[in-house]
Amino acid sequence: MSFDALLWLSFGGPEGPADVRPFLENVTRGRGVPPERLDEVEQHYQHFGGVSPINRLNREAIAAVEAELAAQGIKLPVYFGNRNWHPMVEDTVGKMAADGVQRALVFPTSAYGGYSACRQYDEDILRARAAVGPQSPELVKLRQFFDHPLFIEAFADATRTALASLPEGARLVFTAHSVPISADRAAGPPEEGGGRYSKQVQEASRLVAEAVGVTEYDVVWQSRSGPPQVPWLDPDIVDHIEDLHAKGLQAVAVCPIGFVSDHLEVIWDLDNEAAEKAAELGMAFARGATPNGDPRFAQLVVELVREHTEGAEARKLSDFTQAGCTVNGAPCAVGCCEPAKRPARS
Ligand SMILES: CC1=C(CCC(=O)O)c2cc3nc(cc4[nH]c(cc5[nH]c(cc1n2)c(C)c5CCC(=O)O)c(CCC(=O)O)c4C)C(CCC(=O)O)=C3C
Ligand SMILES: [Fe+2]
Repeated sequence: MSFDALLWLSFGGPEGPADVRPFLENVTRGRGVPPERLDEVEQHYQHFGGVSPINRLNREAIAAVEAELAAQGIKLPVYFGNRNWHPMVEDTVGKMAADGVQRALVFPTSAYGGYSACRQYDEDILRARAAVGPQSPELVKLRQFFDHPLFIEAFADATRTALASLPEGARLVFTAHSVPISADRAAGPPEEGGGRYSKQVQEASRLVAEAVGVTEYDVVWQSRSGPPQVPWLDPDIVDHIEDLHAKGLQAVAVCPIGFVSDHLEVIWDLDNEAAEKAAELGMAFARGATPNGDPRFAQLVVELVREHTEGAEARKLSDFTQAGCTVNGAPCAVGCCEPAKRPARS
């Protein structure tokens, strides 16, 4: 099939102190996140001058993908749009329509399934197309890539580097963004009792551990939000570091398997909070790099593109069914990556 553009679809982040609150309001509208949590997260952003690194990292990744496309002789202009901050995806899709784009591939900056990691990007596509109207290009979202060999190899190298910087006997700990347990359950597939997101995180972690030759490791969660009475995936990374210390471990290597770039949850929750906890306990700590800066990340994106433009083989290392690829924001399947049913709020 022929496509005339690639849309890079991401989360978005503030680019100055005055952006932080309106950005957070965009993220949490209608999601029942308590104001105390928002105040706390606002402080994390203000700690970095109100600037999230995410937009810069996305622009760098796009430049690398443009170079890789050119190197492989593929003519495909790349557009950039976000869910929660400028450039907003509605505006970007409007610009694509004005430029005459009729059919585009969409790369979402998340490797996993689940509501927050997959379906919400479909909702972004739906919203943007509705805002632009009949002139909107057809938008074909690329598949989930948590088990792609290039993704796994980039993390494996980063993990080797982190482990090599630590004394012998360091514990390897994988971490991903927590989600409500109800959301993970609703992530399908229904016939397998749900858990698509957490199972994929487990599988990607297993593949990376296998690649680096580590047999004992943990998979934990971070950055939980929402009201305290709602259960989220746990244990939390900071609590887990305390547990490891109590068990006598003296060093920890953290692989941020749930994230493609060093955005705020990585530089705050890991490089500040988790690292500080380890320091306080006298443990050595190293956080592995995310794939965004690795040349294999751009190669991965171009390979996913070629699956569509040339019918290239869809390389994957797990037995999980391939999912996430949909047209015009349609869900992958019934019962796939559904939002959790939210309890009525008072
Ligand atoms: C699974 C997942 C990913 C990974 C998949 C993917 O990458 O898409 C992810 C990524 C990200 N999350 C981000 C930021 C935020 N997430 C929040 C809140 C939430 N995240 C959730 C889940 C996820 N989030 C959930 C279930 C909530 C509760 C509210 C709700 O039900 O939706 C909040 C509100 C404040 C708070 O409570 O934390 C913020 C500010 C940023 C940008 C960081 C930057 O600026 O650099 C990125 C990349
Ligand atoms: Fe988030």
